Amino acid sequence: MCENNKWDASQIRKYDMDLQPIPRLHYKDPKVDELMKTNQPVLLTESNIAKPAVEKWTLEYLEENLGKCGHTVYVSKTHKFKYYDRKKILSKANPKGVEFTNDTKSVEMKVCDFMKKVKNWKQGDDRLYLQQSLNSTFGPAIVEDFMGFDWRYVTDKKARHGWGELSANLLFIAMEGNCTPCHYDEQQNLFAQIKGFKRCILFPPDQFECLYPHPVYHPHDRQSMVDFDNPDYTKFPKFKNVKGFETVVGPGDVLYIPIYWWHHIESLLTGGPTVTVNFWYKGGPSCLEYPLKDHQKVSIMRNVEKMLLEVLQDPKEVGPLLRTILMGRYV
Ligand SMILES: CC1(C)c2ccccc2-c2ccc(C[C@@H](CC(=O)O)C(=O)C(=O)O)cc21
Ligand SMILES: [Zn+2]
Repeated sequence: MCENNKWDASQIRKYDMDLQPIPRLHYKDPKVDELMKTNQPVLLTESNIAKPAVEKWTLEYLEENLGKCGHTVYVSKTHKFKYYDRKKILSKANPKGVEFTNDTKSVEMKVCDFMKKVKNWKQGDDRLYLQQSLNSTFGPAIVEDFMGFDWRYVTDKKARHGWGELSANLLFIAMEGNCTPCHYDEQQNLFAQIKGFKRCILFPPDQFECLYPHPVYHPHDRQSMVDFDNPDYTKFPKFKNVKGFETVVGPGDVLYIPIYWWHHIESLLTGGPTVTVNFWYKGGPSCLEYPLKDHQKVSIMRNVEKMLLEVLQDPKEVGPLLRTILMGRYV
């Protein structure tokens, strides 16, 4: 998997799973549309999607131009940054407000403080991950670079493949070795790598049974319960059969992460901080054509879970009720 020897296998974390390479195609290759049309991942090379950023966004430039306002920085005691939706604590689906542990905190931090901590980081220190939506509160230089993205290309893909509207462009600055554990988003994603290298592991929506997502009412909704660094094959036996795809994205590469596809993304263990800009598009209007697509089944399962939690109120009643429906009748 080593492309143009800009990184080597020693920078990649080792997991025990069957992974095939994600196709790398020139961004103008017509095969790109064949893959996007069927919700298949593809890595686009040589694109100008975020060209001004690839050319100019060094950490110094970003510190200079991201303005003096506070930025959202996530803090973790480990290399893993597992998303945690605080709104789920006291939601209708979790009326008892069952508390959950959360090892990723978020703080407001000035860019200069963030950069200083990144530079002086040593083993044992908390890790940081800056996430910031690219809106106009940035300095004029960033806005100008942003306007220089290849909007014609991404807008053409959005229209051609029936994606919903662009919901966010987020900027991510990670420390080397940071890892975003396996999860899926309900959005189409053009993941533009700006600085540094990230290893991306993707699984199709049909691997749902092997990846054991947290219950929908849990703050870790949409995230796999399996710890890739130390999988519990007793609790998650089907994880042994998981089959995925992987690639390493470098500056100028854009990875299409299809809606509902699981992805685990890690900044290489060495090589310094990484910078990424993503383009999240809402899913388009999906009419129910038969046979249903795998991601549509995931969406249906989510709706069943939400409805049952809403009416049963107690998460502990969901299992017994579903079992009563299934046993001896559907299984
Ligand atoms: C880890 C972090 C900062 C975080 C903390 C708390 C809440 C949300 C998030 C969040 C969401 C998206 C990303 C980018 C990317 C993963 C990657 O590149 O690391 C990804 O998953 C995507 O583009 O869909 C990263 C994060
Ligand atoms: Zn994601």
